[in-house]
Amino acid sequence: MGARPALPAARLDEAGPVTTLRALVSVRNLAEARLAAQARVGFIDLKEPNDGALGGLAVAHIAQIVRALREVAPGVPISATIGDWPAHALAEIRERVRQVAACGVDHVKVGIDPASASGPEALMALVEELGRLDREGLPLVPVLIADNGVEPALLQRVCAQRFFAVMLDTADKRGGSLLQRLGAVELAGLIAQVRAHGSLIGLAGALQLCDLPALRRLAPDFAGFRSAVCVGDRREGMDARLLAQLVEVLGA
Ligand SMILES: O=C[C@H](O)COP(=O)(O)O
Repeated sequence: MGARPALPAARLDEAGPVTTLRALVSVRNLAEARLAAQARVGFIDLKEPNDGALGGLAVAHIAQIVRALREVAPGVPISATIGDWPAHALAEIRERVRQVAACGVDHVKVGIDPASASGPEALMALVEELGRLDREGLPLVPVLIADNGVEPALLQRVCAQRFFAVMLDTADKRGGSLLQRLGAVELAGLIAQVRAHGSLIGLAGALQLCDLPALRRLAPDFAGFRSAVCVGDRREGMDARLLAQLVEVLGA
C-alpha cells in the first residue's frame, strides 16, 4: 500500500464502541463541496448521482473541484469515484483509476458490483487487479455493492488486499437503507471482519437520519451520505440545513 493520509479510526474501549463516526458526503460540484466543507464533514466525496451509485464526474471537473477545495479546506480528505464500470472492464477501470488519482484526490473509490459481473471469477479478478493497483501506490477504496449482502469469499479476497479502507454501499436506493437491508447483526460481522484485516470500514447506502442511533452503535469508521442530505431525491440538490443536522447528530 502507498503512503496514506492519516484518518483516525473509531475508538473502541472496554465499554464498547465510542461514537467517533465521521461523515463522508457525496457532492457533485464545487458549490456542494463548499457546503460540505463548511459543515465540517469528515470526507468530501466527488460523484455524479445522476449516473448511478458510483457515477463519476468528468476528470477535468474533479481536478477543478480538488484545486478549489484544497484552497478553502486544506485538511479535508477528498475521495472520488471512477464511475460505474462492469467488473470485466479492467483496462478501462485501470485507466480511469490513474486519471482520477492524478487529480490529487486522497482516495479513489471503485465499485465491486456482483450485478455487473458474469460470475464470481470476474469479481475476484477485479479485486486482484485493484489490489495490484493499490500496491503500486494508487490510493484505492473498494466499494462492495451490498444490496443483497456480501459473499463471504468475495469479502475475504477484498480483505486480503489490505486496502486502506473498504466501503459497503447499495446500488438501488429505493429499497431501504443498508441497515434496513442487511440488519445490524450482519453488518457488525462484516465490520469486524474488515477491521480484523487492518482496513477501515465505511458504510453507506441510502442511510437516513433515523439510522444514526443504530449506526453509532455499530461504530464503523465512517458513514457515507447523499440521499439524507438532499431535499428530495439524491439526484437533486444538497440542502445545507439537512447537512448541518446530520453533522450535529453525528457529533452529539
Ligand atoms: O458514498 C456514499 C454515497 O454517495 C451515499 O449515497 P446515498 O446516501 O444516496 O446512498
